[in-house]
Amino acid sequence: MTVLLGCIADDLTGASDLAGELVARGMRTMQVMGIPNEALPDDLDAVVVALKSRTTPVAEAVGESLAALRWLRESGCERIFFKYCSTFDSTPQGNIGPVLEALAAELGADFSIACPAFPANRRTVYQGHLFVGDRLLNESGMENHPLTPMKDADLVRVLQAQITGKAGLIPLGEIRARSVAAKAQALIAAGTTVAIADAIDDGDLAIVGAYCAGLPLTSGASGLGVAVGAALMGADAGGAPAPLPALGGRRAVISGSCSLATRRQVAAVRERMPACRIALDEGETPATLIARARDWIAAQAGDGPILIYSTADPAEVARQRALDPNASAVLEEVLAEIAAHLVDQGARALVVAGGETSGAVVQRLGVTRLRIGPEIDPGVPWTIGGGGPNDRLLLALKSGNFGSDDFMSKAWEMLP
Ligand SMILES: Nc1ncnc2c1ncn2[C@@H]1O[C@H](COP(=O)(O)OP(=O)(O)O)[C@@H](O)[C@H]1O
Ligand SMILES: O=C(O)[C@@H](O)C(=O)COP(=O)(O)O
Repeated sequence: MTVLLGCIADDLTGASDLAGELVARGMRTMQVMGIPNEALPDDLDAVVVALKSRTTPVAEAVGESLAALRWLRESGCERIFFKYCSTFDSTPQGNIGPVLEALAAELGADFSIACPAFPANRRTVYQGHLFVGDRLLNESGMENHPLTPMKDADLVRVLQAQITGKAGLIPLGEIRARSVAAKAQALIAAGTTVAIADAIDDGDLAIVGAYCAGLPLTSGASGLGVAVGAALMGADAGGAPAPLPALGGRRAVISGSCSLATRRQVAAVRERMPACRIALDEGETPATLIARARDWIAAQAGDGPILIYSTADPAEVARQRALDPNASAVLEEVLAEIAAHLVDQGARALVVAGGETSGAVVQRLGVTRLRIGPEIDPGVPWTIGGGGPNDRLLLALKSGNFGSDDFMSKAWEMLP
């Protein structure tokens, strides 16, 4: 079997973002959680392996990514795309740089392109600097991220600090002059191993993607992933989003993202949807929080949707982390446990906000693969979760900073 594009995503919402974008452009794509036990269908154009490796220790992230790479190659994938966040979420230790270098070494790839631009969500790269809308990355709210605060928008500098090789830049002028290959050759001659590519619109990404389609390894956000996919597919794209089944049951939003877009979305529904706030206040333990949430859920009449959230502003996040330095990991586990309880009680459709939060929830639910349905907003499809004990769940796994302000009510309007 030959699969055109094998993708490794460093978090779950990033994986469904990429898978959704590939499907929206006609590529027959399946998303799997880690390395699956079962064989793949033989009619796929792309496979996306979702890991939870964005913030794990470097050695763990590298090991899991290499295992995913080996499985993708055994499964017949010809080109590899490493998907990370369009806001380049990482720490000075990684994990983007070390994972990229490990994948490159395994593939024998001496040079690769890295570009987190995703114009549909207003992530653009110019002179190697990442913008979120009209703000530089380090003034976009991402400087306050609980796990990966991004305090520098200069991606060549950020990447250089994470790799042992040499980072370089393919500036916009070279891309628009269609001299990507020549510039890449010059960079390679100067010892560059990874080049950040500028890109402001999808046309720029298409030019970069056409070049990358000839390389064993490329990395970036879903904008470039789709561009590489399109270059590999040519005109053959004939896939379509999976239709959503009518599953009934309770509907719930679980929100653990503290990103600006999610905070706006939670604020928009908090007064209109029954809402339960989860906070690690003094004296609270995971057990007390879960017990209170269960009681609250039991008291809610009808099928919802209901909202359960730990989403908070930076001051509140800092307060909870002062009480418990492990607050973020604890809250992921608490929300995952509440999600499992909801499903036990008959919930069949969940919107989950936050990449790490989604990873924790999906792991806890035992979902092993996702079929990709229609897109709610750019980068956020409805999906049909399967495998494990909870076969057939509707899941919308929302990246923290994606989605319009009315996302949390709009998502439900798409369900049959
Ligand atoms: N009130 C809070 N205080 C501290 N950490 C929190 C709080 N609420 C959520 N978190 C943590 O913040 C992190 C948010 O990351 P994530 O779920 O990936 O969201 P995003 O997609 O916005 O990055 C998670 O680890 C989550 O548990
Ligand atoms: O590329 C993106 O921005 C997303 O796909 C993504 O990876 C976001 O991650 P979270 O904000 O942690 O959900």
